[in-house]
Amino acid sequence: MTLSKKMPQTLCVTSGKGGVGKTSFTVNFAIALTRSGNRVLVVDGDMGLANVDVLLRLSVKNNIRDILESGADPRQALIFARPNLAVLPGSSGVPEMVSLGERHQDRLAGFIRQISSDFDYVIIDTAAGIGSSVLWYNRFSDHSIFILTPDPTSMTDAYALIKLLSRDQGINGFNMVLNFVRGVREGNHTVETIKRVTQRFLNLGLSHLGSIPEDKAVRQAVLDQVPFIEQTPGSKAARAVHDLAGKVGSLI
Ligand SMILES: Nc1ncnc2c1ncn2[C@@H]1O[C@H](COP(=O)(O)OP(=O)(O)OP(=O)(O)O)[C@@H](O)[C@H]1O
Repeated sequence: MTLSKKMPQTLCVTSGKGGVGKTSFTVNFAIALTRSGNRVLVVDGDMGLANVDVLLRLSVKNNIRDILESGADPRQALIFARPNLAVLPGSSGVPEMVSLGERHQDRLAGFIRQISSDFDYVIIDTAAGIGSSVLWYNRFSDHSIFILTPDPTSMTDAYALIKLLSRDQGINGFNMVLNFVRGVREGNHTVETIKRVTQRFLNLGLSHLGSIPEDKAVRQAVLDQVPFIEQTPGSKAARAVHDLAGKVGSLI
């Protein structure tokens, strides 16, 4: 009897608007997934202004750009940051990496496939905006997770990206995580608003995976370069991220 190897699931964490908490979510969600025995690879897809290494206080020798340009084995760039957690670091201050050309897209797809077979989940933290690398990462992934906040500009930018992804990239399943929520009512109102608009104008149903409260433990953890799920495991934000990791099986 041959046991078939489980294929890794690729999750793309994205937003439209910047500064909404994508990187904080990605790093802490990844650690939460490792706690239930999963092997997780985080790809820092913000190739213009990478931050995953900063939040985990990693020292980077090779990044995505180096391996794309040299064609070296992508495993050379992996950093084993925690038990069962590897990071493929992004590049910083390289504007041309924000708009990946087709040649680089193909090569990157090959690299990620090559290394992802060692993992259960690959989580890609994208840049903000609607650059070609953001669109490509979403198309490449099995699931898109949108981080949004109750701020109307965050909803507008998320809507603009969802519209592009559904119209031009053929994606029609989107999972939402609300961040910086100050109360259940505020969270629900934001979710209902974006659900109503996407249903009406794009005929798309969105799934609300859950919400993360605004929590000063998150900001302090960033300052200390320690993930909040480790620094303050009992904080509201840490508990919310644990709950979200428990719902990974329900992503659309
Ligand atoms: N739930 C939260 N409560 C309080 N502060 C938060 C929360 N989530 C994120 N932050 C803070 O918001 C700031 C931006 O977070 P982060 O860098 O993760 O956002 P981002 O979406 O990845 O940004 P960019 O678009 O620049 O890549 C950080 O200082 C972080 O500490």
